[in-house]
Amino acid sequence: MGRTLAEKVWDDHVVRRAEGEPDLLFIDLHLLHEVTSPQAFDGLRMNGRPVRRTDLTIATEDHNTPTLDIDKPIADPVSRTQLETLRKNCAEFGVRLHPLGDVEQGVVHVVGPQLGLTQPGTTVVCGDSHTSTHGAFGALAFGIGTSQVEHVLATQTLPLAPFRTMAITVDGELPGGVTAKDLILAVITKIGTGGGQGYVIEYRGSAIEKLSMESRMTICNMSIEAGARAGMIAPDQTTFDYLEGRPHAPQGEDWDTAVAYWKTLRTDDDAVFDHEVRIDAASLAPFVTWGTNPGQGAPLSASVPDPASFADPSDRLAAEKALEYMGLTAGQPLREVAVDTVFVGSCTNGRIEDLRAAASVVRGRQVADGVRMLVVPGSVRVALQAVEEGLDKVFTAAGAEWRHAGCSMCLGMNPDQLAPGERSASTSNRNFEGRQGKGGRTHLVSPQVAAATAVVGRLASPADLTDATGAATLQGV
Ligand SMILES: CC(C)[C@H](C(=O)O)[C@@H](O)C(=O)O
Ligand code: SF4
Repeated sequence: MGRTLAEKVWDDHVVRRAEGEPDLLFIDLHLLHEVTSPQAFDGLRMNGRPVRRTDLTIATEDHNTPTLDIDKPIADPVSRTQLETLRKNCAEFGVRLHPLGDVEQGVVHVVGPQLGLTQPGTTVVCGDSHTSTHGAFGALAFGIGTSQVEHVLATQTLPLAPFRTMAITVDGELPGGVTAKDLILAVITKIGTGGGQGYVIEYRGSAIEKLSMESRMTICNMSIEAGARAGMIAPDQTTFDYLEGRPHAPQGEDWDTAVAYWKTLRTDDDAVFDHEVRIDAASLAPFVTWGTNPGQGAPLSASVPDPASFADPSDRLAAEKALEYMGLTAGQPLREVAVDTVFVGSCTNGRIEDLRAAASVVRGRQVADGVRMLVVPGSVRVALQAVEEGLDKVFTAAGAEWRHAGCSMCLGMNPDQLAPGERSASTSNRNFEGRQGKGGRTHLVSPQVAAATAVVGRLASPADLTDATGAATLQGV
């Protein structure tokens, strides 16, 4: 019987298989950041073990880093300790680190791909749930816990429980103004935050094939929000074009050999998935979340749902609680929800394509009075590219704040936070209670919707904006 893409990558990495035991897999790339690595290094130290493959291990600073005044000492003692600990550990164990201030610094899931470290057919792990991002290249990429981080540091292998396979096939054309973020939010609303549990999801179909690498990363990034172990997209010419010439991509003859192998990384025609979901791209629209998990979403044109409309009692209860926390009432049109803050950034939507999209919406316009808009590139390289294109100027001219790269307001581990009761439209991936600061209320949106929301002051899409003549713009629905 044929094999799926995920099964092929898995099989190519098994270093030990024994009856009744999980397979032991070789890990090609281990990414580290300051939050989940300290105890793992402590474990190595206690056992007198080195890092087995420093050449396959790389660290960056992202979660605790400030996005302003990065040349000043870090004020928050917890963040300072986290960063100092990572620096000390990397120096002691010989691990390559891109610290704050380095040109390769940034959110770990932005840095790996842009360096060409993330490649098709590889196994990638990181002590971070959004490692699923790297699956966009046809890599099998998992988030792991700190004890597993220690295991990989020590052995470059990992015992892994078997997974089930799911295909999410998206065919057809995405309507104008509908992005990868809208697509994945719609998928999660459809299958639920537990819908992917135990599965490696492969996204396929004509609508997926047309997406850029940045958009594919947005989709795979949020697989974890559907509970999946990983998300993958088969590598194709778009993937190869993105990778060619990047610092760690194979070169010369090695490139040709690699591409020949990568081309075999497609699910066989006769392979069978354990579960299949089909979506018509043409049926999708700009999507926003109204609740406190990424599965509580709806089209922007809809209203806040009535909890009584949920058939499942636990969904009903979750909706009731979410509306209370979010300060929303059933039946309220989503377009009438006013925000205080707009955040464009994160490993979901902090790449150059995302910044271009947001800039194209705010160009020549002004952020609404009383709204704060933060634009935070996912990495220093993204920032440099954006500056080269003049995007930073577009944002600042519109009244937005242009910040230094990092996780920033994606989560409250650094100074960029919402105040209690404040509401944001955010291009990040989690809208959990307190995620962006204690009492903060988060609506997950695409970069285009974020930018239009900043201009209008209420949840909006570019189509809600008018140009100087009062005509609706052509930027999409
Ligand atoms: C801090 C880290 C462990 C966490 C994760 O695993 O994803 C963070 O990146 C997040 O997005 O919530
Ligand atoms: S940007 Fe957000 S989701 Fe991504 S690694 Fe940082 S905190 Fe996690």
